[in-house]
Amino acid sequence: MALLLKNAQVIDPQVGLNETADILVRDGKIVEIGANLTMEKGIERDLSGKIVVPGLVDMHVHLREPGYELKEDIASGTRAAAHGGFTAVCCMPNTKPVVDNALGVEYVQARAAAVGKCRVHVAGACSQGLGGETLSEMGDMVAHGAVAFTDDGRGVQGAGMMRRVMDYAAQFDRVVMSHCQDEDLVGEGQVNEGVASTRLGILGWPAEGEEIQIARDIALCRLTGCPLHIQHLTTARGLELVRAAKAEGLPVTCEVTPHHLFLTEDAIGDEYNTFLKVNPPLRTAEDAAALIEGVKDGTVDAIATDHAPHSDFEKDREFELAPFGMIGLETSLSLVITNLVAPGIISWERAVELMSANPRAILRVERVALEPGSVADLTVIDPEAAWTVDAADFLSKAANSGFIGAELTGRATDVYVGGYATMENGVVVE
Ligand SMILES: NC(=O)N[C@@H](CC(=O)O)C(=O)O
Ligand SMILES: [Zn+2]
Ligand SMILES: [Zn+2]
Repeated sequence: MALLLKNAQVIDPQVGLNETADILVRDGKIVEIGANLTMEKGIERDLSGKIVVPGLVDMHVHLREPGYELKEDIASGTRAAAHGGFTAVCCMPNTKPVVDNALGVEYVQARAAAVGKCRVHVAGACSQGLGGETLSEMGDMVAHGAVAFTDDGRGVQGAGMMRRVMDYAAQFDRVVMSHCQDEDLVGEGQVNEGVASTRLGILGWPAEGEEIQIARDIALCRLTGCPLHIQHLTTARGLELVRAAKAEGLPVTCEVTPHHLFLTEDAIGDEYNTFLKVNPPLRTAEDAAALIEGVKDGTVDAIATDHAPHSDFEKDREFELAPFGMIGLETSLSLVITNLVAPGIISWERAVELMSANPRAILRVERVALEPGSVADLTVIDPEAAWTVDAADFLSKAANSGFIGAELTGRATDVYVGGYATMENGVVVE
């Protein structure tokens, strides 16, 4: 099958491309990019006014299947991903049961192949049951396709345990992705310790509870040589630690979420909106400003959503009792365009690095670029589309977004995975 995408602005910093051109796709691969391309027969689309980039990847997503299908499942979560412009996600192992062996990896892959609307890369747990005590079956999971390891939802508490995890993962050239949280220090903390915890009268979750593990894991990266990726980094000092590690030449990368970039602890007004209860918590305006600097200067490698769906009845309770987490797949790209690209804080090229090229490199999955021979995973963006975030439009089963009512500009309109449309004109293809 042939597909000809005409007259789009094609942007890909991996190949130094930013121009108006046509893209010819055949049998799932890009065969040619250039001016005035033609084909004998196939599907032709005029994309004048649109931007085409290598398919977006969200490297931190909770699809909740198996076990928590009430919150989300692989069908609904990958539809939300396609709706948000993503061609691939990496899903976290904190399911029920935890994905800590080959069977779990195979299950998620099989469901994704059967009902998924995007590629699903599976992250396996570091420890059995996320217990932090016994190594998971990491080697077996690698043999069955796990791309990375994390105990996301919890920090690995013991430094010796984390060292063994990293020693082991290094043998397979897999990255260890770290949710940094010292449980003894953080305790029952609910919101950032400081103004928010004082004003709301809620237990604080101090920045140091995150920074201690960032510092520890960087030290263990130095010790083991294992690639380390800091998940959902939220503090200015944490970012400084990553900046220093990179300057030293250590294989350390990090991601930030749209909610930690564009919301602060002040957003939790007097309504105790539980949609804003996330782990790690929303931090200060100074932290958010530092993260944006990191996005600009390259210290931040990826923007990932930590899409963490929860049902309304779970979030509709006292702040202390509500679960941590916010969805993000369907607002991430638009938030980045509206808050970073449109005001000129970052270029489109930088956005492509953060949301497409770098996540693939960190996860060690096949490169996708706007060049002949590359698999045709493509995201088409209307940079002018204006819309208001409305929970009724979400394809996720959950509505726990901190951005409901936000007025955004720029949105994915079409998505192709291996040359096949998963979204066309804003509608996810069934
Ligand atoms: N981020 C969250 O607030 N929640 C995540 C767990 C996690 O990413 O640590 C979840 O699984 O709900
Ligand atoms: Zn986490
Ligand atoms: Zn997470």
